[in-house]
Amino acid sequence: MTTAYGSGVPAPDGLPLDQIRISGVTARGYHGVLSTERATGQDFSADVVLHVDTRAAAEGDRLADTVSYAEVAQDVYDVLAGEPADLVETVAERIAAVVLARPQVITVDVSVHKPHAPIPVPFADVEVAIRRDRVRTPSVAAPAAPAAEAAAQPGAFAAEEPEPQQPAPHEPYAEQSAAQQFAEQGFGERADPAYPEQQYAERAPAGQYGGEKYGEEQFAAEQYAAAAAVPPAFAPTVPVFEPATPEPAYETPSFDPPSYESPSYDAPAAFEPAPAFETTRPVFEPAPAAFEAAPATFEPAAAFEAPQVSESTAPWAPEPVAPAEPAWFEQAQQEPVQHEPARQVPQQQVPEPQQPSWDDTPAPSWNEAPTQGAGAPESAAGVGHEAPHGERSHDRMDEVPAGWVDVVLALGANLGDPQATLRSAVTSLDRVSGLQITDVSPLARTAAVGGPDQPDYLNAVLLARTTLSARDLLHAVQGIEGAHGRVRDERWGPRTLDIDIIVYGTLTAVADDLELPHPRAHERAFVLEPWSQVAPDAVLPGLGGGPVAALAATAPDRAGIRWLALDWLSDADQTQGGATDVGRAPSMAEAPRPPSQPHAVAMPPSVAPAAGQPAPVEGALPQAFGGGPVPPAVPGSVPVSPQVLQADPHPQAMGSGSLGHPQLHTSGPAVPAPQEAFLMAPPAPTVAPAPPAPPVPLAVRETARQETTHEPLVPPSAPVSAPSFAPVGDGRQAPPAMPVGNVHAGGDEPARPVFAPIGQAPVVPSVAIPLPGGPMPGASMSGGPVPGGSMTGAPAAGGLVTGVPGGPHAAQAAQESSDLVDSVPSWAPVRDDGRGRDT
Ligand SMILES: Nc1ncnc2c1ncn2[C@@H]1O[C@H](COP(=O)(O)OP(=O)(O)OP(=O)(O)O)[C@@H](O)[C@H]1O
Ligand SMILES: Nc1nc2c(c(=O)[nH]1)N=C(CO)CN2
Repeated sequence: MTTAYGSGVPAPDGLPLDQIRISGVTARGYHGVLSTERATGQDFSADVVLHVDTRAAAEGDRLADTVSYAEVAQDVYDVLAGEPADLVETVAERIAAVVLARPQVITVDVSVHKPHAPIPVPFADVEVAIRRDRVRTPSVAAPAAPAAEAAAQPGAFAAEEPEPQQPAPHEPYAEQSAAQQFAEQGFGERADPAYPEQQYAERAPAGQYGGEKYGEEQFAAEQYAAAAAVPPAFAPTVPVFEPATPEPAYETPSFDPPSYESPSYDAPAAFEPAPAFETTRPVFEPAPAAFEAAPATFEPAAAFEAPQVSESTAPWAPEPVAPAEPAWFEQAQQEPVQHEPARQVPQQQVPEPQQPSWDDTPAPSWNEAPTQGAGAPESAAGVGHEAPHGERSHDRMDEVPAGWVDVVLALGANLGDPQATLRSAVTSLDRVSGLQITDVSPLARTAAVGGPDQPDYLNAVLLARTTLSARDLLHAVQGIEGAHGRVRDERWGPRTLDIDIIVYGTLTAVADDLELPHPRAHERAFVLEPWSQVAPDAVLPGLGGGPVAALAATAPDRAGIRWLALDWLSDADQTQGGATDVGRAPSMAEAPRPPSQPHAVAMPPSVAPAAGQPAPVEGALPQAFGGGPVPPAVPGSVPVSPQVLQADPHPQAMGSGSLGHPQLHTSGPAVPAPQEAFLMAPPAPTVAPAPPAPPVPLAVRETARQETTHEPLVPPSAPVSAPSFAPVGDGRQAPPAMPVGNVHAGGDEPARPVFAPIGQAPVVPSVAIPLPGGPMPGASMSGGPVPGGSMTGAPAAGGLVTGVPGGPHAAQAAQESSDLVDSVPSWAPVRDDGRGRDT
């Protein structure tokens, strides 16, 4: 038994995950190199340890919240008794694959025993023990066929196919298993004969699945049919796994110093020491959120557009629909490249998406499937290879859904004025007809991953919903990229704006121009971390998917997350005066911290406040975060996410490639490297757990879109407090500001949040924060009153403090509140009836 087997796997909080252990699953199998082994079979047994977090299941005492050991045991049995493999290693790998198909499983240990192995000396056992997780993924797909038939007919494999390596008609195992996975898991995905099967095989390394080895085996189509017919508990639920992360092939290009001007990111130094936060926030009853963690049976979360399989049309579409003209085209508008705060601009046609001008052969990625760029279809690499419009045949990407489809968009920028660009992009996206932004993540400053040496990025994730087809959505976002000066001249090169579609409903598909979910999202902390902040329970479907928070915690570039800013959409100081200094984003996490100091890291000297800068004031989380109160802070420290905590203690080494990590570029000396920051940090104070801080409803904004007027929750003249900081890590536990579930919840016709810039309409303070001593009158969330929150500096208990979620300068924010709302774009979801979502 290896040392790894059964040993603890740390969760993001540094403590070991829980374990579900199943041992001694035994079946007669036909694995082995010798023909006698194939002919007669022998007993194999397996032990598995599932590393999971069982708290939610225990709390609710619900099987659906955990992994069914019975189902896992059956799957293990099926692999043991199933398709013969030469190697015990292969059997173990398949078992790992089938177990990791369950998103709750963070890591799995598999031990396969072959006690009757043909060894001509006395021995007790042969055991192969492996550990696989979301980073070191299984290198094979689990077989899709159930073992029932094989088990019922001992020797069947040998009898039917004494030479298993003989070529046989290719049966796309991977396609089948992926399709079944989504079908059985409630993602609504089924094998779609209309869709090219190679879409899945494209991503398969040759000879691993979908190719020679599996294809040679006589796993006939009827066996798959039988598999599809068995109850979900016995049906393989196996995604097509990416091959194990190879050692990084990415070589650091030797570039001359970039000639572009790097955005300034060093403004953290301009702030008062960020207070530390009480980081232990209560774990709320998870609100329905987009791609909320699915139970073991993969029932679709309530927040999903319930996929209704239609045989005649796209299986993921809620209802059969006819192709329609892209609705977004009617309203999409070209934004100026240099970014004024969001304003109404004349409607223009979004320009045609730009074609990448670089070589179509994708550069080797540090974590890319080996076949990508090496004979695999180009789409697998996600590089733009769009066929000219008109040449492409209609496929699932063109299906227009009958209802709203939840989507997740990832934004990134590192040229020009990134923050202003991203804000402008939010405005532009929200103006796309058929696209509604429902929530906006905090803004993350991230080290560039891949590509040439380049400045840090600002990244954010938008939750939205759309009635556009996936391809129309792609064209819409590409148009907005182009309108913001996006030029594609180098893969993963610096850019003014990048907008990726991370997920589109439950659609899993690959086309020449679009792959969904985004093929690299699962390994990108710069996507996963902001996403998990705004949707703590989100689950990334598809290959390599899983709970977004967990993926973020293990993403190779996690150490490159430098800080998160909550109020980036509305911080006046960051939008006024032209060029934006994104470094002044007030919430920041600078350093990894040891697990023993999980809640705060002292601010390193390099981010000490500049003279004369007012201290940031705790306050409400901004709209993008739900407007919830920020826990009290401890002066002199900055919040750091658990992900950063979990970061490699030697983050600079991550770029070396020794661990298969991406290259992380750093830019500018103003922000210390994480390691330096950590070294400079004095001991973190002990922070008491914060009191329960349930969601606080957002007040209503009136927008140009909303003709309806209504009473604000609080008078505009009320004191304004500028929420500035929020714990990076704790934000994950904060309720999402606008869980997509809210959009869909509560009736046949869900409330339709609309984001629109303020400043185009009468001003209403956006956030009402109840102070200790009294719930906010008339406000409720989830049917109950909002308990008191806290706000440092709030003068009186029991009162209300209102705040435009603004910058770090509370006093200024109060003083300039009226200016703010005239000039600062800020978004708050409102319903169709013009009222706030929680009013
Ligand atoms: N899910 C997706 N979202 C956005 N573009 C996609 C997606 N899948 C495939 N593409 C294609 O990828 C092409 C290149 O996109 P882009 O220039 O944004 O790549 P990139 O951001 O440099 O790299 P990456 O794809 O790794 O994020 C686009 O032209 C588009 O056709
Ligand atoms: N930090 C960071 N790195 C990247 C990003 C990005 O948005 N952020 N986008 C890329 C291609 O989409 C490549 N690398």
